Amino acid sequence: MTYDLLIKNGSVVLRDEVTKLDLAIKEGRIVALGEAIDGEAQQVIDAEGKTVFPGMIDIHVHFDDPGRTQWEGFETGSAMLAAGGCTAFFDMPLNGIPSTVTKQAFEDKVALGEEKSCIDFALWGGLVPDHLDDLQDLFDCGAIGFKAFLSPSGNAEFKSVDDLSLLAGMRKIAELGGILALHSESAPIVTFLQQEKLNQGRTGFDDYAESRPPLAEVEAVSRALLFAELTGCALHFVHISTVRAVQRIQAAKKAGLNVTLETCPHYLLYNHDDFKKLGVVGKCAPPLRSEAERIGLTNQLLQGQIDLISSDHSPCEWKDKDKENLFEAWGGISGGQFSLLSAIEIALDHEISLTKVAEWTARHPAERFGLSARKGSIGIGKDADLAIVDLNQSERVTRERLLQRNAFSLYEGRIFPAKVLTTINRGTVVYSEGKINSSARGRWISAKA
Ligand SMILES: NC(=O)NC(NC(N)=O)C(=O)[O-]
Ligand SMILES: [Zn+2]
Ligand SMILES: [Zn+2]
Repeated sequence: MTYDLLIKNGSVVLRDEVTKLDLAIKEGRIVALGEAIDGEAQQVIDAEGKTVFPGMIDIHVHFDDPGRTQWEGFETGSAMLAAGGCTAFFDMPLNGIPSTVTKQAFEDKVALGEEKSCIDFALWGGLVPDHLDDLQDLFDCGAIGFKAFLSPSGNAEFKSVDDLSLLAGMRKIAELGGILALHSESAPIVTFLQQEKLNQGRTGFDDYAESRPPLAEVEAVSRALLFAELTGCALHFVHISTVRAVQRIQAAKKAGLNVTLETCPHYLLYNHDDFKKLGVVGKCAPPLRSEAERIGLTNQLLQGQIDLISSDHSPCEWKDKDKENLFEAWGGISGGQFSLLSAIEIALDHEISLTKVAEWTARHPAERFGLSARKGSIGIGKDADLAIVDLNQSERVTRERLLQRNAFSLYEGRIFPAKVLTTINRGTVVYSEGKINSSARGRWISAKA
């Protein structure tokens, strides 16, 4: 047989082991996996000494397209992810204009993504108070899940849910058999503490962090879990940042609730002191936490209590970040290019198997969102979505290396202990040696497919 692509001699990250194998690819799929594959191929990549991961599926990014492409957009956003070893992403329903809360907005966004994204993608639909009647349509369109905010989103166009609309939304999503992703910080706690700080004229780094304490996350998570028990709605908690919230979610899972959680690299690699040192590039919600919390969360990840890692890449222009008053600066980390490298750094630091990296970044995301027949792992018949990584080279993050629209990042200056060399989406080389293949096009992934 003549293959389209043959990847030889790489250390391949499988489900339970990392082993030296050749990979043969035809028509976008892996068709053979073995110790020495013979045969013609249109293209051969020698991956001797390199590690082949399943491409990361980043289930949480904000690409702001259409409407705020000065912040990001599908083109730069997907290129940035591809440079980081991602082969698929799920775009959040807010920060673009309009928000993805209607059938029309959803369909328009699918068309834009197919035109501009260089890797595969799925779309979240929004659960907001004035669009409860659109949930059915969004589900029918193929939304990968729904997203709601329990506290103000920082974006006037995307309203947070009050308890009544949350319950009604959960009831409907349970009936549809969908998944609801929640930004879980308590609106009353955050609003109350923020007002206290503003009344005192206190707007610095400590003040911002103190206005969103761990308890705000714990309260919101606890309430949502009780609502899920009441309604039977499946939940996914995004960007969880505290040990106590992980414990509550795990307890609910043990009790039989259909619930998962993610954390993000910034909560695992940075703390509140880094926020003060590095400045407003580290502003996010929930905020970067204490060192004790960071260590605790990392231990929970290593113990298998955190299902997956996402970037929560939420960019903006520098002028939106550049504020003296920390409450006025845009909340969001621009770091989507470095999630896979962050996960690799954590695995190497703690001397655990690289199979764990693949579990956090690819297999669990695919399993949770029903994509594992085609994506999330390396095996015969699967889409050839791959990241070839060199563990013998480091990656120093400089502005010139950033492919996102606005070149500033919390990760600037960091040295990762590995480097992404090549990213392959359904058999097509999308990124190699610092360059994007500008003719590569991703496909929209419908939840219904
Ligand atoms: N409007 C946002 O994009 N917010 C995001 N901002 C963060 N995390 O700081 C988020 O995911 O909540
Ligand atoms: Zn959020
Ligand atoms: Zn987000």
